[in-house]
Amino acid sequence: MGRKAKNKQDVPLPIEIEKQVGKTTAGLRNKLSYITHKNQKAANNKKASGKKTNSNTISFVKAEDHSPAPIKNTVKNISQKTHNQTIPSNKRPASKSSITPAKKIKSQSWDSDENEADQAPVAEQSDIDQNSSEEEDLSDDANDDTPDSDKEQSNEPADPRTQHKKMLFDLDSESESSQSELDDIPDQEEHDSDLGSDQDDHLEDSDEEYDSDKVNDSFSDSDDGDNTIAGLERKSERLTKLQSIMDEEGEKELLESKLHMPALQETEVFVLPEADEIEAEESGIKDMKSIQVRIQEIINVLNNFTRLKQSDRSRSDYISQLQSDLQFVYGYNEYLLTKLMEIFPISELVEFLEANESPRPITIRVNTLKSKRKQVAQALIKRGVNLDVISGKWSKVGLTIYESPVPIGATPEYMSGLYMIQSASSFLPVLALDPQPNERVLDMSAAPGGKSTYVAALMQNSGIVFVNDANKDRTRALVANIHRLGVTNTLVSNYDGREFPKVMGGFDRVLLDAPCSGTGVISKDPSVKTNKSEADFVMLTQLQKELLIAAIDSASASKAGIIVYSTCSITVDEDEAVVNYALSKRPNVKLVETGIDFGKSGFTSFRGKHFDSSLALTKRFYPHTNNMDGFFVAKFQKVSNSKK
Ligand SMILES: C[S@@+](CC[C@H](N)C(=O)[O-])C[C@H]1O[C@@H](n2cnc3c(N)ncnc32)[C@H](O)[C@@H]1O
Repeated sequence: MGRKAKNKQDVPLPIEIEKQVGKTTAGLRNKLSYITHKNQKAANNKKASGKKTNSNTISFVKAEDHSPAPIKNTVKNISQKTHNQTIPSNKRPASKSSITPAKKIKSQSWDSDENEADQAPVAEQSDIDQNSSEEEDLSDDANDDTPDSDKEQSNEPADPRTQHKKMLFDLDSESESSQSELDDIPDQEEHDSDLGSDQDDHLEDSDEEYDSDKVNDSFSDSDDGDNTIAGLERKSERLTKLQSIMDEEGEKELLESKLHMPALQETEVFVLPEADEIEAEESGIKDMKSIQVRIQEIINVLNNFTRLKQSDRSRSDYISQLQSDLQFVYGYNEYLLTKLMEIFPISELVEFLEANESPRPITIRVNTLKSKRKQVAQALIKRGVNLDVISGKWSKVGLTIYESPVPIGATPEYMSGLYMIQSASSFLPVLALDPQPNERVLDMSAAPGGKSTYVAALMQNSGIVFVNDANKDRTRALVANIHRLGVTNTLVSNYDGREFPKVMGGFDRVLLDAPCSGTGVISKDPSVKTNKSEADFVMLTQLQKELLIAAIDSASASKAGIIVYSTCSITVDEDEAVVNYALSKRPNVKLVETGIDFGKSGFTSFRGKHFDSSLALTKRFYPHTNNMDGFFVAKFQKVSNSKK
């Protein structure tokens, strides 16, 4: 697993944070079990003397009444969360926490208010009725869904990177399971009851972890003498009081430990494992948690390379170990992980991988052909749905669904076409396309129709939208959605998009939401991690290039036609490289601004390849920065008919 040597290290690793938290609370936990143990002993003594006792019952019911989160439970949950970080997606529940490089954890974790916006309050009925700013968000804005950068300070959606710190330290949220944890204690005590005085000694020693005169006051040995029901009740009350004191102290200490992480601490420096150690590891059972710790250690070394590297090791030694560990922890094949490592700096890569382990928020698009956002929101809230307007204010028709007691794809509102379940990032190509009423628009690969029906809505069912898809089966879903949403300005076709220019042309706007590898939607389809080979990428990128050329050729030059190319993939091969290819093959188009004022600019160079500088106008969206599916959007305008 890598040996350790003593050294100075200035960056606390998450594992050390866990240790600190654990240390802070260990004494409290021991104290609690010591008290329970004593209480149990008293009850047993009573039992042995033939008198009825209900000390445990009284004591635990009281604890529930006062509802403090038991420290034992808190500790357990912190370590579970940390452990969850180490379990691959297929073996664990969706995790919101992240393996974040030590530096990031340090800078993000101590500022407790930082991500309040991310924990957006869920809209209640009263919010919509009474809150004026909410009123504005849910106002009659149906057809005005273009981003308005002048009005907004920032349209940037919530950054999920700020969310994990709350997960690491939000102890309050753990209180739910407090009673079940309390219920466990008597059993444990029974098992422990054969422990003799050594155990007591150990527990007494552990008191040194915290100073509690109050504890001694409450639990002097003389307490054991009064084992009448009234006496036990009094004791139980004191236990409850004690527990809340410990909670308070624990929380205070936790807070202090968060705020006063030492800048420099004596820790052990990481040493890369030797080849024989790796061999032994490969042939045995790998320990997920140790490998996750090693990932963090390597990232830490890479971030402080000159100071922390071993003299006989190169950067590539660390990187290749890191790659192998990331593949193991997150379950990607080598080919895809290599591709991703080329896109992101190491720390950001881990954020991206971690974001793929949890789902993005469910979002719906209100169908403005039939309703308004405010009405749909109110109807769903009446059904008990917790929702809010899409964060970032860049959409006026989107709602985020936090919780729903009913399947969101089976409500009467859904059935009657008032909304479409649609990922937030899939709104973006349509916003970039910016279709206008009475235009002639082509959606070249349209099924199942999320974007086509949005296009139709923005055109208010006027003009005509040719909705095409090469896959006949998928056009059935497309047709069903068109009917459900009350779209009446579409014509469905079933061509290979590459043939479309031979069928017809002269479109005002063409949308090519291309078939792709899906590397932006891994949280929805984790099979992408392993089922894409180099051959798939070669085949896909060829198809994408041909489709984009056909899309460009289908647009009208005389009307300065617009072409939007989008994918739900973040690989440069499928995005910038395809766009750059089209620019080189079709000088009659130029890239223009997408009109979306968040997301990252596309690459203008990548691994030694230089793209046209206008690629900076394209946009990339990532799950870890935008809390939406990964997406790429490029917007072209046709400037002449000449293909040369
Ligand atoms: C990313 S999906 C489109 C999603 C759709 N735009 C939406 O928003 O619901 C890509 C689509 O491309 C279609 N497709 C694949 N090859 C095609 C081709 N040669 N011509 C046209 N469509 C194709 C697939 O059947 C698939 O439905």
